[in-house]
Amino acid sequence: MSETESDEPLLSMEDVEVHFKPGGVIEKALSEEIVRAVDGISLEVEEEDIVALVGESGCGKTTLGKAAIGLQRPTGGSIKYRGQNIWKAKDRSSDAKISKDEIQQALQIIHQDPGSALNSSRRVRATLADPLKRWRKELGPDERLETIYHFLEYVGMTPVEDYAERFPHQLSGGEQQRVVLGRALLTNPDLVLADEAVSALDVSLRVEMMDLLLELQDMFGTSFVFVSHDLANARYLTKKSDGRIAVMYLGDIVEIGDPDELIENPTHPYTKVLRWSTPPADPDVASETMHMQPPVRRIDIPDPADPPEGCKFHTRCEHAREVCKQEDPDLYDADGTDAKCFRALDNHEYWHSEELTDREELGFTSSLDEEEPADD
Ligand SMILES: Nc1ncnc2c1ncn2[C@@H]1O[C@H](COP(=O)(O)OP(=O)(O)OP(=O)(O)O)[C@@H](O)[C@H]1O
Repeated sequence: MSETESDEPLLSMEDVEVHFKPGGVIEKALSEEIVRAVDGISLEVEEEDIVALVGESGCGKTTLGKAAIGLQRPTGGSIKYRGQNIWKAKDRSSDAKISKDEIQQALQIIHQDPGSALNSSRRVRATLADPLKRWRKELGPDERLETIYHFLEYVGMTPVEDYAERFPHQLSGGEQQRVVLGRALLTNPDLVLADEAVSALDVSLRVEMMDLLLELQDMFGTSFVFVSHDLANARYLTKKSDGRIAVMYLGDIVEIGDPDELIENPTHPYTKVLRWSTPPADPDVASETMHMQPPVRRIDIPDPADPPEGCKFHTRCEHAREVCKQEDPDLYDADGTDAKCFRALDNHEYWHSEELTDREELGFTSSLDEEEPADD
């Protein structure tokens, strides 16, 4: 962990934007083609915190995660590690109080595919020696090997002497992911981005791996940003760690908060869609929900290079009204979560705004419509 004493949050992101321009396209066309992968997100991650980013493919989870750990330069806003602007440090600005190396050591990543993250011609021992040679130069060969054995034990790979000598192809997928996790933790990081780190594993191994992450969080005090398209995994991990789920849609966080509140009592209509698409553990309930229509007006996701004006979800939202076409909501306090939806506010012109009329044209009938609150 960093030795730096600071009252600042471990990581703070303010109004972060990552806008991509597709390569090779002439300048004139670029303004039309820009993909707003992350579109003005503010988020803090504290010590020993877990934030799970969930949402459909392409909503910006990985880009936000990479921006958080300094692997993706934002096109707008600021990202600070313990109060130090990451990119000022990376650009070796003379007033940076925390160095680029210290930040790099503190912010690590575990990728989805452990097979490609490991060099097939190197033994586990050699793979794990690399970060130690780089970040803990004070260790001699014997101490280094001892540290490697300790970490193999932490990640449940015993007998350690046996696993240390194996090549990646002599390990199962779950064991490979444990080596990747051990390698990330060897630098004693403050924050690890786990990018779909359990998705490639069999269902039974996913829970095992998430339990391991929680154990290691407890042991080392590491924080995690956990990227997942699966709400059930996000819930499992954040519920056990007092963490938060952040639901993303087209480059925005549309709802964030306590996992139980967010899943049992979602405020944002898109969170309801995600919940609908996550099969409940109970098979009886699962078969019931299979016959329900998805709580959306349209299934198709808008083009991220040309997102809708106003609230980006209004083209699919079953509760959308005229005002949602005009104005982009902020994140509002919504009892246990924060939601980027006017419906979180009792007194907003939304409630007097006209409903969008294409609902019937699309043949949609809603099972989730709610009463509007009475005027006080
Ligand atoms: N290097 C890049 N250049 C151009 N566009 C990019 C780049 N990286 C990502 N994008 C685009 O940014 C958007 C967000 O991508 P991102 O990978 O962050 O989403 P995601 O939610 O992690 O998706 P998935 O679950 O499929 O990994 C997508 O439209 C993607 O095509």
